[in-house]
Amino acid sequence: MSDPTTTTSINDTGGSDSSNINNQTSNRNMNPFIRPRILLTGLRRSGKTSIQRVIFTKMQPSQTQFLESTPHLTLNQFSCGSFINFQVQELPGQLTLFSSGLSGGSGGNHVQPSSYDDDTMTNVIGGNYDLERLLKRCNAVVYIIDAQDDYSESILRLNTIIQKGRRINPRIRYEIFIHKVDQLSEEAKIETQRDIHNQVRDRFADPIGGIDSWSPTPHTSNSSSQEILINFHLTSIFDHSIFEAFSKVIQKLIPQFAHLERLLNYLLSTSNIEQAFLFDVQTKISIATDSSPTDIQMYELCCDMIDLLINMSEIYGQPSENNIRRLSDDDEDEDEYVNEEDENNQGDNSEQHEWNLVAQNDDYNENNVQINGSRKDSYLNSPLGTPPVMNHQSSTLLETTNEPASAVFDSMSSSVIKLTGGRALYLKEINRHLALICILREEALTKQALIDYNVRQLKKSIIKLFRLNYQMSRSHVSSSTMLD
Ligand SMILES: Nc1nc2c(ncn2[C@@H]2O[C@H](COP(=O)(O)OP(=O)(O)OP(=O)(O)O)[C@@H](O)[C@H]2O)c(=O)[nH]1
Repeated sequence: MSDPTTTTSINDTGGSDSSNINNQTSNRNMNPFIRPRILLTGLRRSGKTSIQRVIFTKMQPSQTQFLESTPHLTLNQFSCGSFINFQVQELPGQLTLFSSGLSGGSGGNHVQPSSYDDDTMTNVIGGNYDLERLLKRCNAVVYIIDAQDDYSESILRLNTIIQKGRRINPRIRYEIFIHKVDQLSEEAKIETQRDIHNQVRDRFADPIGGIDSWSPTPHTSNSSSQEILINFHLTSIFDHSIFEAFSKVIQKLIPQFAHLERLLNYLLSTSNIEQAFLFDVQTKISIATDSSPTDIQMYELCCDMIDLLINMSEIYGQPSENNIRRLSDDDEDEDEYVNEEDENNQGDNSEQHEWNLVAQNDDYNENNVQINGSRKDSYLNSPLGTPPVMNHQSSTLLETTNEPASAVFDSMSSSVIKLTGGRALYLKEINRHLALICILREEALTKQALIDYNVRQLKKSIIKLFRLNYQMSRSHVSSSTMLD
């Protein structure tokens, strides 16, 4: 079990709705119906592909040593909890930053790499990918630094990206994963994090570089002193730290998060619960938590509980036919919920079709990432609106996790585990992708009927929230189509 300090946020400047930014950027970032986009980058062999594989395709961490290097920009589309959609663009480390003037759009074959520090020289990346365009279109940059390697070059590259990004798209969040810390001692972890933090901060506090002051204070954005939203996380694929760090990244990007957090807070206050997580069962990404600080050890226990439930259900449970919910006949609340959910799931599928279509046109045209016609058709004809895995010959890997978590994860899925030390874990299915896990004192279970009732109400509210969001996104998409 990893130490609670493995994921640490430093200088989380916390969101700045008052940022003085141009309208185009503002609209892009404020629009809740655009699929959030993450640019995942870092030097070669830093662990970018491994992270995606471990989180989204359940690859065993030990298997990642056989992964081949990623030579091209790749685009991966993911869904968490079927409602939360986002894209990850992996920008390979070996794509050196080249001068846009020198490259002449020739793919960067006959040009010299520019200095990372020269801001005017870094628009085009070898392979013809436009860094400016990528930054303009993304909501967060996840930058992977290999903590076991000499990271000075990596920090130079990171600083270049931040420098570029702060001009082009000031609302980007930079999530720095200080990665592969599994081999480091606790002291080395802290020291490495401090060192990297200082090197990034020093770069942006340096007035000679012509950079605005680093602003460590939250909510102090203005046009002259612009804050940069940077978080640092200590991560490894060999423990839960990578899941927790990625959860934090996703939570900041999903528009429903604030509402979900409020709902969970309300559940806590009414049911004598200490902490609550909403997990995407398949990826073990926590898409929402209550507002109390996360206890990483409890987070890990919750992940283990999901695995245990799925494994046990697969051995002893009965797969539900076509994912149709089985209900207790005498539970009207449940019936009502299922009717709502069925409608909602239908809506969700069509949502997938529509949004993926929009995303495909958008990305493949603009970022040199292509997909051939027949694959595109089968993609759209897939019963879930998304394909399991696609490997495109030339440059694209397209994946999704919009499969049901498990054939045995259904409305009957629930579990209570009593821990040593007087605490207990309570799990309840919310929909075929999402599970609510609560941490509570064992005494609170004496009123389990009350908790069950409150959780059912929460479940309904979450379904309603997503349904509302879906309806609004549909009307938004159709009005945009009419405008086009
Ligand atoms: N010890 C340790 N090794 C890791 C971790 N994550 C990834 N690795 C290893 O790092 C190596 C490189 O991982 P990749 O995922 O291929 O790295 P990448 O950044 O995608 O590499 P490129 O595609 O070449 O840019 C592999 O051998 C992984 O097993 C980690 O958390 N800890």
